[in-house]
Amino acid sequence: MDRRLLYSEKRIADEVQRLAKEISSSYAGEELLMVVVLKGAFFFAADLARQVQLPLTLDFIKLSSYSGMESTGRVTIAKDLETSIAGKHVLVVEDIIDTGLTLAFLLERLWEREPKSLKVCTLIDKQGRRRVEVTADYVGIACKGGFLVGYGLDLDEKMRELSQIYEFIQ
Ligand SMILES: O=P(O)(O)OC[C@H]1O[C@H](OP(=O)(O)OP(=O)(O)O)[C@H](O)[C@@H]1O
Ligand code: HPA
Ligand SMILES: [Mg+2]
Repeated sequence: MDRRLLYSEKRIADEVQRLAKEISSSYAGEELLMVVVLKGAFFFAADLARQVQLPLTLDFIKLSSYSGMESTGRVTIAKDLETSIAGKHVLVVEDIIDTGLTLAFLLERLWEREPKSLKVCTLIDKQGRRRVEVTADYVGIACKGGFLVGYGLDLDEKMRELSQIYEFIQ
């Protein structure tokens, strides 16, 4: 078991800053509700929210589907949102889109709740691994593959606390 550094603290901070600027200018003059997908996105969302120059509200949904390095294909809601999203500008904040199964599941459920708009921001996009077609509106880093850990990303709940992102090597 080993790991290889992929994205440094500096690279992550630069991407967060760029995304915050893009989001701030796209929604200028509006209020934004950030829907943070727990647990993975919590570090990213905390850093992003503090740099977005907009009036924000934050809510959290806890979804999970991974066992080890594989998606089980079954997404479960362990904790739902506490606020209504109807009529609001909603931005889903994800740490990673991989097979796309989590995001597809989430977007389907959120559209039913009739937001004014619904967009997605992800720090990492593993575009080549999709099992369903979903796209993010704001992407930090496009990544080819490998299993990533750190900055919220876990392997069986471990290594989320690392401040940089690594490829996990078995
Ligand atoms: O595109 P996918 O293949 O669905 O993978 C992406 C999802 O998988 C991870 O969540 P996980 O189920 O591991 O829960 P966690 O956030 O609590 O780690 C990650 O945080 C994304 O939400
Ligand atoms: O590469 C990954 N690392 C951690 N969690 C994940 N969930 C989907 N892909 C990944
Ligand atoms: Mg996980």
